[in-house]
Amino acid sequence: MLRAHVMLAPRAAPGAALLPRGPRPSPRRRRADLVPRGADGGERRGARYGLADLVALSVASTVGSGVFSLAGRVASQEAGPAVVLSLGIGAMGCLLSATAYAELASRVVAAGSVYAYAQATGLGRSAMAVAALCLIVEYSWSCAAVSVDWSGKLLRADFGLPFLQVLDPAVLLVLFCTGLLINGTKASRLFTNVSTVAKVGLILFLIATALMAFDAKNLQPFIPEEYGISGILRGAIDSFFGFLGFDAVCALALDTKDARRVVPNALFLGLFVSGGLTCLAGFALVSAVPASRLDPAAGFVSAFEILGNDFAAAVVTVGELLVLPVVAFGCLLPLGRLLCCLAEDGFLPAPLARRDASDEPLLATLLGGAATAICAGLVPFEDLNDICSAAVLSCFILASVSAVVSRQEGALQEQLRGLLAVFVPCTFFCLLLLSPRWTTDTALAPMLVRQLGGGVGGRRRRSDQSA
Ligand SMILES: NC(=[NH2+])NCCC[C@H](N)C(=O)O
Repeated sequence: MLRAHVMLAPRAAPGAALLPRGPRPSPRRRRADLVPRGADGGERRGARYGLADLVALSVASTVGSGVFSLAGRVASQEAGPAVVLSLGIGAMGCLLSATAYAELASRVVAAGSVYAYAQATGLGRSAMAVAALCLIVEYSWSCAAVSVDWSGKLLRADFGLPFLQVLDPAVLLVLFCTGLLINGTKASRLFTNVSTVAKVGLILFLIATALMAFDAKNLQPFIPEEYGISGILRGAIDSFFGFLGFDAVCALALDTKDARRVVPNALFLGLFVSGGLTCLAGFALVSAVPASRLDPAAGFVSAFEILGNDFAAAVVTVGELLVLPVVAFGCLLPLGRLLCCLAEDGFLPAPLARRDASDEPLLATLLGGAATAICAGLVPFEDLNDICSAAVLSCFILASVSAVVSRQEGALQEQLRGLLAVFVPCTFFCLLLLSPRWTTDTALAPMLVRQLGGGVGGRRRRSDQSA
């Protein structure tokens, strides 16, 4: 049985006017909180996360391939020095979605992110199910994608570790993250904060080193003729993935002190830090060497090799391997909380709602970690990446729809809810069925079967693909 997890806004009287009569409500008026039922609308006892922790988590789960892979690839293949504009547009797109998340996070204190927002605004069970599915895919598959990417880099660095011939590093990384989560908030918070500081330090190092080789000639022409505006826009689409992950903080609302104020602030602050660092890194990269000479697969490493700075190239190679695991961790952290929330609402078996003595969703975390490890071990990088991006976009759209619905009142809100309750799931399933992924030979089910038979050979091929 579905148990309502949040209190829904009051329903309008039947036959009420489409728009409320009388003076229009002031847009500046503070909107009512949507209160989770049974949790008196606030955080849990012993809420442990503060603004600094959430900003660290946001930066931890967002900054990654945008700096280390995408900036170089977009600069060398799509936009030249105008990669800065591509990155800026990608960041702007995420910032717009972040406003919807922030508005909802200031009214709903729940662990389910978009799922809880769809529920609180009364979009109905089908829209909630779509939101839950997209979030599970987003968290789990993006963790798997980041782990597979990291594993490819580790295998290429070839440290001569014999056990990596037998055990898939991507699976090991997911299991490591799951272990950390099971260990409790203290270990997770320490790992996130230390890794974030190290990551920011590494990025500042590579920005400073690249800027020391600044040459204005490298920025001319700023928009190469062969790429033009369309290249910049293509680059913006590609760099979008580099800014995803900022919404992880929404899943920690119940664990946060003064969540209605802190979570929205963390969303914006985290995105400003991540977006600022990524755009600055893109600028430093193309101002240090001509974009056309960059190796699309090796970004900063190739730039430092061209400059003859082998020390900086080695620091980036090793540093990247050390700081990327926290991106995978940041994707996995919200998954257990979401599964637990779904179990509380009756969408998943009740035992998954159980929490341990320190209030952590132990079983849900274990299940999420195990399923993600299987994905990381079996599914090719391209499939993970594409499906994950589609899921994230669906979540962004749902967050925006929820924000718009939550602003309406009375009969108009009712009508919008009714319309969207049908429209959202229908559109989602039409898109899913029409997706070429299900109709070509790369369809998911046969591909999983192929991979199951592929063994270690398949793993090696995947690592090469992620290069
Ligand atoms: N929740 C997510 N979609 N996480 C994916 C984060 C990926 C991260 N922005 C990176 O560039 O590596």
